[in-house]
Amino acid sequence: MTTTRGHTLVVDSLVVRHRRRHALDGLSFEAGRGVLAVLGPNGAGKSTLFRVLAGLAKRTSGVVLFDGDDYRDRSGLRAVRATLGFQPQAPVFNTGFTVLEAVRYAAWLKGVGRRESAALVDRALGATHLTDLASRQVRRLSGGQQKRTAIAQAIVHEPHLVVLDEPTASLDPTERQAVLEIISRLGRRATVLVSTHITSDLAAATDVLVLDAGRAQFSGSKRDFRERTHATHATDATPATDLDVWEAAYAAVRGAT
Ligand SMILES: Nc1ncnc2c1ncn2[C@@H]1O[C@H](COP(=O)(O)OP(=O)(O)OP(=O)(O)O)[C@@H](O)[C@H]1O
Repeated sequence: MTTTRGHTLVVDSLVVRHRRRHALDGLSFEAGRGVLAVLGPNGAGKSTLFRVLAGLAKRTSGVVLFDGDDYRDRSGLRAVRATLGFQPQAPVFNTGFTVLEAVRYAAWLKGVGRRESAALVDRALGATHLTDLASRQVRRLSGGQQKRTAIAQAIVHEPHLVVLDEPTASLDPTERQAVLEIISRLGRRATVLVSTHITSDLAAATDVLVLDAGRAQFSGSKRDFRERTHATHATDATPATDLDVWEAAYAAVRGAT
């Protein structure tokens, strides 16, 4: 679906088993430059997928490639790690740090040299609208500002693969909108995966993956996802908002299996 857009992620027949339980059960999809919204209920396997992509969780079987680098090879994994940005579901901060120190520290962890660090940190703070808060301690920030700090940490080394686990969870509508705009802009230069329970987050997406019980119920462009509503809306005379359409598509996709 997206292989022509560069920075290609290929996931093929991915299985992650915890004892007898399958967190991922033969998952296959592709993603390229843009924003892939990974939608699914609690326990669908979103965090497990993201932890595999971040190199933090073990695959039981299956293939993961990013720009041809294979996660099964030590050198492949090393290459992906260098160009990967990950925001975990519950980011861990040294809350005594200022925002500037937190982002600078993330750059250092990613091996960014002292010479480039200042410019990259400035750019990450700008991209996440944190420049004015740079000297504020992380512990004094709102939830939304902390989420943006975590995103700034994830993108400071300008990764080509960006994995954001529920970046909009528990944000108020204004902060949610701000984070969606940041994500949308990131998708112009990187392959960005964003997990969510909320269909309104599709505003920032170019592509959609619907997960349930560790399998893909839908994988394709947002336009193709919208097409899934046609049957549902044949009897619906009132024009639907984007959100209505996405909700209907999600219901149609989930009812289809
Ligand atoms: N370390 C683990 N040990 C045992 N089972 C696990 C482990 N991690 C995940 N699971 C199970 O795998 C399944 C997928 O979990 P996962 O956290 O990936 O789902 P999720 O879609 O991210 O859910 P949520 O939206 O609640 O974060 C669940 O049934 C979960 O209980």
